[in-house]
Amino acid sequence: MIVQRQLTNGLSLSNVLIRLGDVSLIALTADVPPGSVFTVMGPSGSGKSTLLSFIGGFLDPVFDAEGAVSVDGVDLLSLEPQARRAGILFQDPLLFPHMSVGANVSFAIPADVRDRRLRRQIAADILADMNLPDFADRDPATLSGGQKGRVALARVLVSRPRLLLLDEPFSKLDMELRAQMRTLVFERARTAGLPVILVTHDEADAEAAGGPVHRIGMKGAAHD
Ligand SMILES: Nc1ncnc2c1ncn2[C@@H]1O[C@H](COP(=O)(O)OP(=O)(O)OP(=O)(O)O)[C@@H](O)[C@H]1O
Repeated sequence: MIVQRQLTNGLSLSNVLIRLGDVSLIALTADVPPGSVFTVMGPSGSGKSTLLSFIGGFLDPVFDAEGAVSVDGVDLLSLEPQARRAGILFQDPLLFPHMSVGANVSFAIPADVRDRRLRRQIAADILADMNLPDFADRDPATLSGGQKGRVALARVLVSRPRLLLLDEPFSKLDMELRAQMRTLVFERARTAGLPVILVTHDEADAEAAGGPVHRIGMKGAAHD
């Protein structure tokens, strides 16, 4: 088994309020069951990435934030960012340029998997699952945009995340690749039982996600 199914009750966001000065950017209560996608839509600057930073544990102190965030009863906000185990995909795949594709993936495998051969095997298996067999020794710079995106997904999946946070990871891909990548990400999240928060300004992303959509406005007036 490449990626262990996570036994969670999903993600719970309770009375999350994020403000920047007098402006309320996010006001949100939501339950995201395992394997399902909760989409947050809004224009540029409306606070989408800020919400993900808050959940992931790297919110800039310029923001005021309150509320509760838990996965399977674990209070994420009380944990250090690393311990929250939020798998994040950004617009840019952010692969380490000085490492091979295989090393980029195996780097993310938790340290309790000590056997080096097993680590290499896990990386090779997930790359094959991403339709990138025999890519382990490649230099990331030689990959196409879609291939880099799949390496980034492989890296997130082997890290044993509790949840996935997607910050417009499809937006740089052309339409066909975009649809393929969306399907792949949502399908793997479902298989692994991971709750997903997707932020986007693209209606097609929200439609493909299939779950509830929370819309936030330009002026920061959050509403359902
Ligand atoms: N460190 C910061 N200091 C001050 N303001 C900030 C800081 N980071 C973000 N902001 C502001 O907070 C608001 C929300 O930013 P955020 O990046 O969450 O928007 P977004 O909806 O993700 O936008 P985009 O779609 O362009 O990525 C914006 O008005 C932005 O200018």
